[in-house]
Amino acid sequence: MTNNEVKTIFDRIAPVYDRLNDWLSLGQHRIWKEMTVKWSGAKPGDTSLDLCCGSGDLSFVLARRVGLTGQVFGVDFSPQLLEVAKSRTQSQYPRSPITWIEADILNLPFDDDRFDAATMGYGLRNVTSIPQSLKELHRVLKKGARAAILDFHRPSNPQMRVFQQWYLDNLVVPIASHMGVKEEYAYISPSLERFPTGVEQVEIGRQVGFTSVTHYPLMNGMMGVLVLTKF
Ligand SMILES: C/C(=C\Cc1cc(O)c2ccccc2c1O)CCC[C@H](C)CCC[C@H](C)CCCC(C)C
Ligand SMILES: C[S@@+](CC[C@H](N)C(=O)[O-])C[C@H]1O[C@@H](n2cnc3c(N)ncnc32)[C@H](O)[C@@H]1O
Repeated sequence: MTNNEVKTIFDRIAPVYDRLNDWLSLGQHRIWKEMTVKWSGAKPGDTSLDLCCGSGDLSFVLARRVGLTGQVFGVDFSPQLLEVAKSRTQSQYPRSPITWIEADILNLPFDDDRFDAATMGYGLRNVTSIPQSLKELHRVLKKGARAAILDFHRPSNPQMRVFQQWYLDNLVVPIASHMGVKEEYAYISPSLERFPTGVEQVEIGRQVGFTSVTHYPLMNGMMGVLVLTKF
């Protein structure tokens, strides 16, 4: 997949993205996102970063955490999903401290050592270079700062694996098909097949310079959060 093909997928699904995530995860993705922000260590007054922010779910949770004395930068390369995020900001009160930036996370438009905390939700599996995305993340974090990265994961338990594949093939793709975005949702399964396991993600994190790296399985290993600290 090229960057442009990935961007096209997310631009196309933008109008139905939030609704489908709520339906297909039975609302559970909101809990996984809350946990991710907690694990990022973001606190009041922090300058925080949400990579591959899409329609902004994690950015809004970060904004609540850092409060009005903090700042959130949501970065994504899909103009259509960023439009959804911006439209959601308008309904926030008090005003969210969020700046939306259209950019490629493989080449972040920020100086070194800028952020106190960072998140990424369902972005790592979609980037064209995982090492480059983590290198950029490492570069822009301050020393001592933490990042938490949420994504799908292939469970090691064979029964959970069969259940996950069944769920994707028999619920996710048919419901997405009903909404006119079958091909886009059919892409989740092969992208997950190629995605490094938690153990492999930890190794890549170490290779790019993070000293403390742990992968936490969620939902019996069907999802996972990679937590990385820069020292
Ligand atoms: C918020 C979620 C996924 C975001 C997401 C990520 C992608 O890479 C995509 C690629 C292409 C199209 C869409 C997406 C996309 O939406 C996670 C929740 C949504 C999932 C589709 C639900 C998957 C659920 C688990 C496999 C099983 C959970 C079972 C439980 C009983 C709820
Ligand atoms: C599945 S969505 C996740 C959106 C949001 N974080 C969430 O959890 O709902 C993946 C996002 O990654 C973005 N993305 C993928 N590769 C990117 C890149 N190289 N630079 C910026 N955004 C990218 C896509 O545009 C899309 O919005």
